[in-house]
Amino acid sequence: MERHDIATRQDCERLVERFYGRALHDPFIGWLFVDVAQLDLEAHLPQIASFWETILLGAKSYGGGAFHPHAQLHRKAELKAGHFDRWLALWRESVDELFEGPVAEQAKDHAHRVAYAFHRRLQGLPPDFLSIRPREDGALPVTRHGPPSVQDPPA
Ligand code: HEM
Repeated sequence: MERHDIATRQDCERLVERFYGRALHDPFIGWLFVDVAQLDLEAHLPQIASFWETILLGAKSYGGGAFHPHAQLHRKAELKAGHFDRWLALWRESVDELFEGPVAEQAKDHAHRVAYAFHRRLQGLPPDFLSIRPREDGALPVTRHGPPSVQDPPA
């Protein structure tokens, strides 16, 4: 079948479906979606399609905040560079299988930028991030920042 460029929301939906068709069964990252995140695909697909429709086609269907669920996931199972590499490989394959053109190229470039930014941001989280849990009384554990006060004993 001849490939055309990504031009409609339906194209974004097809792309995302194709990607998840690969990702969920992938031996390297499938478990992150299925076992760790226990992804509700029906709820998730329209969100992801909206993300791409907004990025690639200038729609305003996605409200933002894409990083947050990845930080949640990272808390349960560390997202490493290799996981992002694999994600990107599957994404590139899915794009190339279905589409061809400048917007398809943009879809691959943008995914690289986002993957890099997510990964860097996850690395930048405090080192004890993985072990932070809400306290039993519901309050979050806090760390004091800033210079020591005059009452502090010398370190
Ligand atoms: C190792 C790599 C990645 C894994 C394992 C992963 C997995 C996930 C999971 C489990 C969710 C949460 C679904 C939910 O709870 O509803 C999610 C959401 C999402 N992901 Fe990823 N992801 C990865 C990389 C990326 C990259 C590189 C992009 C963008 C290029 C991306 C875009 C999104 C978007 C837009 C959402 C929806 C956020 C929302 O609900 O508003 N992900 N991802």
